[in-house]
Amino acid sequence: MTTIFLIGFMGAGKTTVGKLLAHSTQKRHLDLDVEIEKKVGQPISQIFSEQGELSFRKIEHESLKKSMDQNAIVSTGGGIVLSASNRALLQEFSSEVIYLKTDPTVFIERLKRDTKNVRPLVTDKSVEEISAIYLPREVLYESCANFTVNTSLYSPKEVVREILAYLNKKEQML
Ligand SMILES: Nc1ncnc2c1ncn2[C@@H]1O[C@H](COP(=O)(O)OP(=O)(O)O)[C@@H](O)[C@H]1O
Ligand SMILES: O=C(O)C1=C[C@@H](OP(=O)(O)O)[C@@H](O)[C@H](O)C1
Ligand SMILES: [Mg+2]
Repeated sequence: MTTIFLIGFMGAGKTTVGKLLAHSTQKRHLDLDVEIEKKVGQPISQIFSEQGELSFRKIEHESLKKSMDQNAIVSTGGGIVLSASNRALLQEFSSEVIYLKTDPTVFIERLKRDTKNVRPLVTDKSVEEISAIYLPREVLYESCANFTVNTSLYSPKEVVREILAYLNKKEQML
């Protein structure tokens, strides 16, 4: 039973790739943002504006804990690595942590176009401000990951293909 976690910055494609990967592996797909919205009964943007980021992070931590033993494909939110206890959960549990690495110019462009999903941390922010959120996170994504795919030049399907190749190779080595 392996739970596969997708980590990476906003716009890396964790939600999109998670759905496709779940389909290919016939595993259940869990998106922590969706789980949080269901639990609270409010969209992420409203949780941030009414309860604040700290409250969101606490619910996010509980949702991560709940997802650990689900044998699922888990799309995390980009801020999951900020908490040391979340990083410990990701690293200690026998799971795969896959980092969808994306160049800032690419995720900034994707975020600009993705008007359907309101991400409170990037709304109305300049390129410099978004980069300042990303930079300290980069090392945290890298420290948690078992495998990294640079998604900048790949379509979501190609990212899934890379992940499946990695998982198959690993299985053959066991
Ligand atoms: N590999 C990709 N190439 C081009 N666009 C992508 C890719 N992955 C995701 N996108 C697009 O970028 C936006 C953000 O994707 P999403 O899956 O929500 O990212 P995340 O969950 O990491 O924030 C969406 O509009 C999605 O269609
Ligand atoms: O990076 C972050 O701090 C966040 C990322 C979002 O998820 P995505 O990475 O799926 O956009 C969502 O959890 C929230 O807006 C905060
Ligand atoms: Mg997402």
